[in-house]
Amino acid sequence: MATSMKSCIATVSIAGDFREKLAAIARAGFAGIEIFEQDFIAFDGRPEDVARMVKDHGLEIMLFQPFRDFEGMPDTMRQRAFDRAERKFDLMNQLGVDLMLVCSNVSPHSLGGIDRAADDFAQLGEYAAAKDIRVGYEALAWGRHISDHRDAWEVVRRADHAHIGIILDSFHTLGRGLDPQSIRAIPRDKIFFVQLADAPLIEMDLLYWSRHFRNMPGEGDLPVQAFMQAVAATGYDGPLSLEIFNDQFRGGSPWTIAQDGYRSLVCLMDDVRRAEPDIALYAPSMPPRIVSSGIEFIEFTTDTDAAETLEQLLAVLGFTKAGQHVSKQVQLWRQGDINILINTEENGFAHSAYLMHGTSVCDIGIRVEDATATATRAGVLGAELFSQPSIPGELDIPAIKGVGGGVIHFIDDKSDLARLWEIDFVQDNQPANSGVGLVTIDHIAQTMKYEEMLTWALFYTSIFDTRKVPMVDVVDPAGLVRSRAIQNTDGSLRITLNGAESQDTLAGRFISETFGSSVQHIAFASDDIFATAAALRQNGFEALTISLNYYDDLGARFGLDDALLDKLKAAQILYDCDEAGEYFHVYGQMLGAGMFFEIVQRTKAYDGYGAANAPFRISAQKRNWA
Ligand SMILES: O=C(O)c1ccc(O)c(O)c1
Ligand SMILES: [Mg+2]
Repeated sequence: MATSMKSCIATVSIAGDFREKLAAIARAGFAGIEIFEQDFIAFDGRPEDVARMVKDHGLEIMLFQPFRDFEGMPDTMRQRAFDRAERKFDLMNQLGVDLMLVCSNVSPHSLGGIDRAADDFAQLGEYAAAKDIRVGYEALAWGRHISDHRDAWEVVRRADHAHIGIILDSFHTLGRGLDPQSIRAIPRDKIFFVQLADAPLIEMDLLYWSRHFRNMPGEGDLPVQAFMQAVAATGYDGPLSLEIFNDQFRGGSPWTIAQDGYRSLVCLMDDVRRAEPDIALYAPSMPPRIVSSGIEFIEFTTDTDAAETLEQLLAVLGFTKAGQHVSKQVQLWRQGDINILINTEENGFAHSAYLMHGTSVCDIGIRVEDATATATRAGVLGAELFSQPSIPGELDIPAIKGVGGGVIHFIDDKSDLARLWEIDFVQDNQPANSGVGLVTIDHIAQTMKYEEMLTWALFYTSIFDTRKVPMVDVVDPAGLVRSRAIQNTDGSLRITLNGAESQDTLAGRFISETFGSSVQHIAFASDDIFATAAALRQNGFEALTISLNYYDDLGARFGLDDALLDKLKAAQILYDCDEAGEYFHVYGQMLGAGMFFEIVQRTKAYDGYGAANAPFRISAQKRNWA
């Protein structure tokens, strides 16, 4: 029995040349690779060189694939198929890999018949045994005669040869909508290899979907966990391999994709173990997904001059300076349950972030039940732990690096962290101003390149007990921005991810001008947006001006009465509603490279983000912004 997870990834899943792929795969923590024949053919070196390179990276070649169009060939073509296979067996011996994947035949020449295919495999088993090789049969979802793992299993069962087994691939089973439960009946020693892939649910041709849109388990919509539970129930303890054909991944960063892969695999196995507690599984142990109750603080990094602008704005928004860090140049501003930190240190992480991105959010504090357990789970999932020297008496707050390079701290109630503001801060005695009625952080919006959205979503959903809301398209006059929210059940933690495809969109400009800063806007919640708007006006707040056409349309779309429309218009408040409730939101002016604040009020169970209003907000921002 294996004592550790045999984690594996196909070389096709990762961008780069062969060397870059291996380096990224090894660094991410995988034990082995599936070598795709194409990658070998493209590589300019002998099989022995490949074998040595793989070994030098501490990896093992666990599978050679694919061998195509083998079974069911008419008599005149049959011998040719065996000859081809033998040539590849010799190559495999040189590469030092003993398992070959044969995918089901797609050739128009091929003939059907379970017994004919079984005879071919029984014969192939003999050739393979002579060369110490085992062969696994995989049903491609678009195979000409065999396209279902149950039929592939029947072929393997009838072939009845020790060197012939089945290879299961979650995409082919789940992509065709087949119930994975039938896998439970396959004897474990006949499952030679397991490939895992997810995919977003999009109606399209199976082959095209498989070759271009697969993604890591948990990144798509297929029930990969149910598939893996069925595999685990057989007692299978062989390699678990990610075979991800994805256009974006092919052009992505080898290291990021490899790291996402490892994270998704470890997270999947953790989910499987929790769902099937009676099955012994070899996967790293870690605390369950972390339940968060929201954002405890948001920290800006800036310099002394720019800090003044930020402080003025916070004051206009109704915040009061409430404290000063005991040893660092960090100010605490507060309103309701919202804590904003302004860091003007001239060294340390915040300062490096300032030098890189300018005035920006460098740190987010997330409230959890157990901060240490959170850092442990994140660490097992491959996140980089973060710590910075603190002076005696100050708290050492568990933290990690987020995907974009910012820091995430974890605050809990069960330790001294509950007294963070008393211990690390000297409280200001000046009385709080009455504020404008902002009570909590409703959401933060992070911007990234479109290609990075899956990475970000996986990061949050694997660490925190959250779900992804379906993607929405936001039209910016300069291009499309995709937006997807990650949120927890009670809505206390909401992070929206905005993926920019073009540099000219507001989102695209923000990431290019800040060199990849991520938090583009912060939305504060009010319990009474009209009262808040009035108080803001008193403070000299300038709301983003929305077009009059917008309000005309609003009246038509929702049949709002004129009195409400007038109130919305007067305060430049945008409006949305659905069966669950209403959403009122108003925006401030843009700062520097395109950061802004939003103030929102949700009524009843409204759970969205006013996506329908985004194009009008963006147009207004573009008009208002030089
Ligand atoms: O798309 C293909 O042809 C292909 C080849 C080999 C596999 O293991 C697979 O799942 C798909
Ligand atoms: Mg496959």
